[in-house]
Amino acid sequence: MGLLKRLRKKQESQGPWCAAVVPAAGSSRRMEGQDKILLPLDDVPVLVHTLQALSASERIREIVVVTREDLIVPVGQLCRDCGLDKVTKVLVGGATRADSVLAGVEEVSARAELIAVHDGARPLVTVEVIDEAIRKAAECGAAAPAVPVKDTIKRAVDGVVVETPDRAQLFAIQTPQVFDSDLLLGALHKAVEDGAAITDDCGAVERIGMKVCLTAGSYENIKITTPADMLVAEAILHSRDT
Ligand SMILES: Nc1ccn([C@@H]2O[C@H](COP(=O)(O)OP(=O)(O)OP(=O)(O)O)[C@@H](O)[C@H]2O)c(=O)n1
Ligand SMILES: C[C@](O)(CO)[C@H](O)COP(=O)(O)O
Repeated sequence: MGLLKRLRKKQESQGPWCAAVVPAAGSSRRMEGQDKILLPLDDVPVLVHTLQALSASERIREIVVVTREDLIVPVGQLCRDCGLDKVTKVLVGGATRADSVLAGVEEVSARAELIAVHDGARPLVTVEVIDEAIRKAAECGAAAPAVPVKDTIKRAVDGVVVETPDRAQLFAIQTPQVFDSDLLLGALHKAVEDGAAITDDCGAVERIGMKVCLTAGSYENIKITTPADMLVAEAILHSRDT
């Protein structure tokens, strides 16, 4: 079999063309003055761990990073220095997470069948979690990893509990959140135009009536949000080394 045929067969075996969009343009307000995206985790910046994990998935053909204006140059240099060849663009983000994600989706939507949106602040995701979400999204159009919540969750108003939802029906949703490319582009445009207060990308497609399928997440796929998360992340990394 000729080289071209082998390459095409390999590409077909990897399934639909999936691009990753990595929102990394936040302000790290909950990090007590540290910028979490470039914080060293075992001497490697958080964002580099994230991009290495995404690059390890054969299903992800391309990665677009969306970051703050002041980080465009250093992030681009980091990608080159670390050999992150799947990163094709580093774009400027927006005021909200949805704005930032939309900037990345607009960049790749014309050439990607599926788009995996993964937080730059989730450096410990594994290829297994990534590939299962992509596989499921190829099947149902929208999928995201989740884990059952461990604590009992209360809904409260003005400091008074008003509801205790059934814990069996509660899941902490993670990323990568993976979608049909056209679906996500349209849903995000509408959410941003409507000024919808969505905190994840599933929220954008849910609000237009799309069902989102859950896949297996991992309690190790944490989001770096507060300083304590860095301690947990270091411990998880060291446990993997051993
Ligand atoms: N306008 C924004 C806000 C957030 N993000 C990204 O979305 C991911 C999840 O957001 P979060 O953890 O809330 O990051 P921050 O917004 O930086 O955190 P904080 O809310 O504490 O400021 C992060 O990788 C963050 O960089 C983004 O790209 N653009
Ligand atoms: C997308 C997300 O990671 C799913 O849990 C989460 O909603 C991001 O929230 P943030 O406030 O933007 O960190």
